[in-house]
Amino acid sequence: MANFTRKKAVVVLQDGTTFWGRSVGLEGSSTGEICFNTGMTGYQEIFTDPSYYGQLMVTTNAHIGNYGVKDDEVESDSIKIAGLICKNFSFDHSRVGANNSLLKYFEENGKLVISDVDTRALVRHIRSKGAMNAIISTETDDLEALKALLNEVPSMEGLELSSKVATTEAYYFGDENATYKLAVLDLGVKRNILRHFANRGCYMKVFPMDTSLEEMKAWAPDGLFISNGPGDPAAMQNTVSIVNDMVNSGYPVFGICLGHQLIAISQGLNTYKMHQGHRGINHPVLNILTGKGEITTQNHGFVVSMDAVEEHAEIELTHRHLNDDGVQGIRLKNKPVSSVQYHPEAFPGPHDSEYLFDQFVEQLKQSKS
Ligand SMILES: NC(=O)CC[C@H](N)C(=O)O
Repeated sequence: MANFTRKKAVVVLQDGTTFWGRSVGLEGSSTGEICFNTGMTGYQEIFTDPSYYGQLMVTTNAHIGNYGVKDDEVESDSIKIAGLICKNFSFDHSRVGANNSLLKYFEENGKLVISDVDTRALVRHIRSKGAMNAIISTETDDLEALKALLNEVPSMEGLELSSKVATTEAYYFGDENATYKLAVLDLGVKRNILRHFANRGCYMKVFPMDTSLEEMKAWAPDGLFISNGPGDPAAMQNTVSIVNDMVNSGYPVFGICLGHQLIAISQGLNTYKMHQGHRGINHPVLNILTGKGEITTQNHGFVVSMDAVEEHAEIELTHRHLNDDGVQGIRLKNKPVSSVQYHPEAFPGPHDSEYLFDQFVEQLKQSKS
């Protein structure tokens, strides 16, 4: 479909900067924190990742939609981003196995897309100015009205968002005759994390985020997992107290991303909002314990502060980011507890870090025997 048949659309940033594009699909306006993902592939997995709830996503890949969507390549049951901003949106797709077009997928999910935006300039702008809120609109070019709406949007800092995406009822995942039982505290879990554990002999019960350790123990698990999720970990004091109980339970505990941040906070460490988050599939991380590098998938806007980690008597730094030296993994010195900031489950992304699932399942094996 040629551009001239599509309506004008606009991105207005909190600092007043505007970028123009074209409407794709549904009409409307949407707000959120603007962020960008540099991955060259895996758009469906990114759009359905619950950790992106409340964020407007700018994709830097040149083409979005060209391979359609496929039912089983989801990280949750729906699109979780607040809206998509891209350069070239493909109205046609070509792929054996695709069940749907990306256009229809966004329409069915009631989410906005705008294309033909100068995403290189937009990304350079938000990269240098830092994370901020934005509004996208395909229905009005009244910038003052859009700015007024934008002013009502709360900052990501201080927002608890897991309750918007986490399950409210416990459910099971995997084969009930599997070797290990793993209790998952759901803060917005990506499905590929559950798939990785299921492939390694784990049967999981995924618990709502307000579940106490006692309730998890009543299911007689062999270990505990704390999931990824959206929002600011510092705004989750109730969850921190559950996580603290989990850390002190004696069970093997593993946490990914938000789960990692909450384990850190439960041990008295701090998190802070990054100038610009890490979102992509080529982030280099050093495993300090082995000296090996790994290329990782990342999606985080908050990070654990390094100073306190280095001074902490009980915590050992296990992974660090090779671009900005940030904390990427920790373990407790005297407890079977470890966590990483990045996404070893990938989807999308490289498989370098899958060994972390093997290591945790080995811990489950040891604690069971
Ligand atoms: N993927 C995640 O779990 C993200 C954690 C947290 N919401 C952050 O942005 O840092």
